[in-house]
Amino acid sequence: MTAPQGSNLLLALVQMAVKQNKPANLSRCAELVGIAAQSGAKIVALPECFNCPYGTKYFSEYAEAVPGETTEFLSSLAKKNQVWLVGGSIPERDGNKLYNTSTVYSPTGQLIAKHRKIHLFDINIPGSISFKESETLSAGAAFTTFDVMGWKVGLGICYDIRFAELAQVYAKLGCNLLLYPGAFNMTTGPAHWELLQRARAVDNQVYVASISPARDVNADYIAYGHSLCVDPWGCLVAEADEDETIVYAELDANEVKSIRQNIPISKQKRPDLYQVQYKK
Ligand SMILES: O=C(O)CCC(=O)C(=O)O
Repeated sequence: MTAPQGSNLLLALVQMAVKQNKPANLSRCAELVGIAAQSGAKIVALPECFNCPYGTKYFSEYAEAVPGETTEFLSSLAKKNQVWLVGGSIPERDGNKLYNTSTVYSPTGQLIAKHRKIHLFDINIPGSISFKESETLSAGAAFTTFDVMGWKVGLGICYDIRFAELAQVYAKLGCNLLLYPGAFNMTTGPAHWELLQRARAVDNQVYVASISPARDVNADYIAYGHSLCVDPWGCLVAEADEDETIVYAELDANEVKSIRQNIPISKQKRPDLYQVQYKK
């Protein structure tokens, strides 16, 4: 897809096709990030598990330390292309624990944020899908925000989006953009993927974007695709279909400001009756 010009902040969502081959994933990633940067994107975001097929049986085999091979690769890719790079996620090994971890780089290649998925994806929908990340992964325990060209970004990974409180904490911390690398599936994707993003966007008056791998119908876990970006009014600004592609979203800081002014819900909350608290 061609990038729109004249953006306030141009965000690229790289919906790459992830294979069972780490070197091939890294080299495809380098090509796609190069295309996004050439198209004018200032911030480029990759999918959940971009170097590894999504599935508990793959996490240990593909896991790496941070810093490690993949994160060094991401750092040099950010620098080479002069972009802010949100490195989707990778399985991270730390001692005898594994995490689902996202790292973020500045255009100088500096690591500026690291998020370990806080809410592990353990679900069982009889006859449809059962998944238990906690069989192999441990949960993170920290919020993750970073600054990009006047924007404050809150980071979550996939299932993290189902927890309204996390987005509310990020809004309280001053975020105006939330990013969720994610890989919903063919059951929960059509039902909830867009709905959750629009809900988080309208409730918190922020931009929300999610980045999925492309759909591979032969994979053990079939990702829904449909990477998308929603504005604070709840409208779709960009949406991919299921194939490998890059979609672009122009983020307008004035849009956030005016919606917050026009419907000032953050000032109209009733802390005398309820409050979202964060503990760390
Ligand atoms: O919440 C969902 O339906 C999907 C979550 C997921 O796939 C994940 O957390 O990786």
